[in-house]
Amino acid sequence: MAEQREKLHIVLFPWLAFGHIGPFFELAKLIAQKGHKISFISTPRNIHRLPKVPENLQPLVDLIELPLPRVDKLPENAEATVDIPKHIIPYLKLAFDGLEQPLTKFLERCKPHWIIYDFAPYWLPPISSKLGISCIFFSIFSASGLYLFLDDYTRKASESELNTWFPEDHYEANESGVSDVFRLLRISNGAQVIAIRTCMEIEGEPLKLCESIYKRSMIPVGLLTPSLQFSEDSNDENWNTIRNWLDKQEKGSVIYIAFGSEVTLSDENFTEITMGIEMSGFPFFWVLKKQNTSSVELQDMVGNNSGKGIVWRTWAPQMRILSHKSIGGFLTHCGWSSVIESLQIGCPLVLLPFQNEQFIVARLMEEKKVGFKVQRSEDEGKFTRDSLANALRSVMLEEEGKTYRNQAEEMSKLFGNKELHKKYADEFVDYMETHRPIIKN
Ligand SMILES: C[C@@H]1O[C@H](OP(=O)(O)OP(=O)(O)OC[C@H]2O[C@@H](n3ccc(=O)[nH]c3=O)[C@H](O)[C@@H]2O)[C@H](O)[C@H](O)[C@H]1O
Repeated sequence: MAEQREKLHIVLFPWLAFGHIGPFFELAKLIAQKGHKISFISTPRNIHRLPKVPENLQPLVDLIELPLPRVDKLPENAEATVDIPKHIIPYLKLAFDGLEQPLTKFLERCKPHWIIYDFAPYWLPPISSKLGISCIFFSIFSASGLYLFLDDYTRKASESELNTWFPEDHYEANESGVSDVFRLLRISNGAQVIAIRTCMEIEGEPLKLCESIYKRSMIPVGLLTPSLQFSEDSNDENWNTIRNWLDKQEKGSVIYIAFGSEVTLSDENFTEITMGIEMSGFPFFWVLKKQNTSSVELQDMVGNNSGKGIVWRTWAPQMRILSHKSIGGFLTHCGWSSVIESLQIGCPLVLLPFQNEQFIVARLMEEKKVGFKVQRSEDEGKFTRDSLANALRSVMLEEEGKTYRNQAEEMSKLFGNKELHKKYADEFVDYMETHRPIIKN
């Protein structure tokens, strides 16, 4: 009989963003399902925003709260990118770096076998190696995004589009004291391997490119088919309100509009999107949290539509909404989690990337014909109400949208293949079991 090896103790330490905390939490549950002990570390408010740990996993999953140090310019109670405007994010990174001491004390005390960390804590690899703890960098980005981020930096890309993909603040040391590229290079060099939220069937080639540019083994962990990811998703009062409105709409008639937890629209983009939705004439459900919407256009749009659209101003249960039969398309910023969630249920995409690796995800989705990209001007990279309305019609209208709907349906067999993605996660856990460090007592 195979000897029963001692179960592992694994620490997970995500960056302070919902696009990261969600996938890390999903990975933690998959690891715990194999009987290993998990310490999931974040700040108090983020821990409280996680959904309940399933009953059967609670004995194995410890949610560890490390209070976020105070930093000037970081508002009280701000503990994730969703809580602040984009220009304050460097101060959140500065506060995050202040977790070095308390985290070190925790690691000295509990001596885990592994720590799975994110792109931000550049100071963590030397601490872990001193303590004999093995490190894994878990990239919640797609392999395409992870590859091009470094390739663009090393190649100083000439194409105009690339230069807007990763604005200078990713390369220049910002108010956090170090650039994102510096963080990423330190993190990946300090990791034994790099785990990526993808699979060979979707990104076989980009995974090989990542191995060459990062000079590390890449382990795809699958897409981590998320369940409800955040406590807010279980707010039944909100969901009942939303579902009552969706139930009144025709099947496949509503465009769901959401730009993740970080994008704040410029006044110009906000107006063009508002007018583009109006011109398209489709019923819409628009999640609009970080926006000053005193503008007349929005009031008019919602008013004129006489209930044809909902502008939702707080956290929306995205997974539940996307699964509703009245949703016919998703106008998205192309955040990797949002794209995965949409294609798991076969919902076609209207692609409107704004920053970072979203442009790369948009290109990947265009190649797979599961979505139509909103055209932007060659010179300034701007879109208009006309190009937005045209993109909405290309996906939502019966004839024009047929290809995207059929392809998205086809892709859902891969994106939503729970057995396939669980196999990837199981193989990742097997790697950690067979490559465990010898713990020095
Ligand atoms: C580093 C950065 O992480 C970002 O994450 P962001 O939160 O913007 O987007 P998603 O990855 O879709 O993640 C957003 C997640 O939040 C959920 N959600 C969000 C708002 C809401 O009201 N309700 C919800 O359920 C949504 O379902 C998804 O799971 C982007 O990737 C960006 O490209 C990347 O560089």
